[in-house]
Amino acid sequence: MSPALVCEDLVKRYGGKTVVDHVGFHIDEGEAYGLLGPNGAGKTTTISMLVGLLRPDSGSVTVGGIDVAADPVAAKRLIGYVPQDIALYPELTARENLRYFGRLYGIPRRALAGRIGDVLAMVGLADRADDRIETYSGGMKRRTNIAVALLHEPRLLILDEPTVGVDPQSRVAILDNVERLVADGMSLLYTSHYMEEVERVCTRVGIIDRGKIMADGSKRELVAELGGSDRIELVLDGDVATAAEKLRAVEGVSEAVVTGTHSVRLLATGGRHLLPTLIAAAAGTAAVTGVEVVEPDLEAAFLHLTGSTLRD
Ligand SMILES: Nc1ncnc2c1ncn2[C@@H]1O[C@H](COP(=O)(O)OP(=O)(O)OP(=O)(O)O)[C@@H](O)[C@H]1O
Repeated sequence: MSPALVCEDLVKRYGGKTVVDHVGFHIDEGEAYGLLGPNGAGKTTTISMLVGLLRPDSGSVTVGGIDVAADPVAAKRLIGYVPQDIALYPELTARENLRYFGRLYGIPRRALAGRIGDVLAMVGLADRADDRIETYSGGMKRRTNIAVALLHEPRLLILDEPTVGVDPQSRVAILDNVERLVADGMSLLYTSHYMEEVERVCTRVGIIDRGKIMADGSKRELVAELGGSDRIELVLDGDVATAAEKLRAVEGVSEAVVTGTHSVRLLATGGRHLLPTLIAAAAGTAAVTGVEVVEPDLEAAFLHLTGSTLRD
């Protein structure tokens, strides 16, 4: 079977600025792929080209073997796309919205009622289906948007930062829904700047920064590239920027970035054994008042690859 998605050498420039810079990756049938990168990394622009909403300056996209540029209608039939912005009629109920979009998709009236029931159940909104959207929380609206995207039974679901701006309860529900869909065989492209979401939902991850895919692989593969470094989070009192420079000079430390007014993130080999040296290096500039040594994770992989933090 053709892969769910293949994109190659995608480039998009605005003015003189290249915001998507030779991006390429593939998603196998039934695979959950995450694009992890900070705000402004180029995730939405990439997705817009994948779903045929934006023409790339160069590069190609196929969905289920269909070239998106050559046959956009056939390609779009295979894609369920949930944009960042809510696209629903607030004065209609969820069921009425679904009926409206179902008719737009050309789903026959007789099949549609059953299909609406199915997608409402998939996103856990069956009991609120006849309430108006304007009475919904942000998270419930997002789940309704996901239901709309599932109506025509796509093979590939594309979610662009689906948990941004939603309440914690809905965030959990959205992640549960997505996990269930993937378990049932849906192919998934999931973008986020939340490492823990991508880590939970996706089996393979592309790390994107400044328009470029810096690395692509399973979490284990990405973390292996760190060569045994730990992530060390320090809480500091004093001149944090100067302290970060001094800490970067310590042997065993490969990265040091300021993550807040009192915090610095390090990548270092040696873990806990290095702590007395770190405290001594910062002394005189800043006092170390808190320490956390974290197992290598995607946050550390991101820092290793880009020299910056995910939430920049
Ligand atoms: N129409 C446009 N004209 C000019 N610049 C744009 C346009 N669309 C996006 N950009 C720029 O391209 C870069 C990538 O934006 P994009 O929205 O793709 O990033 P993102 O990773 O999805 O981040 P976010 O999650 O904040 O949307 C940003 O610097 C943005 O300002």
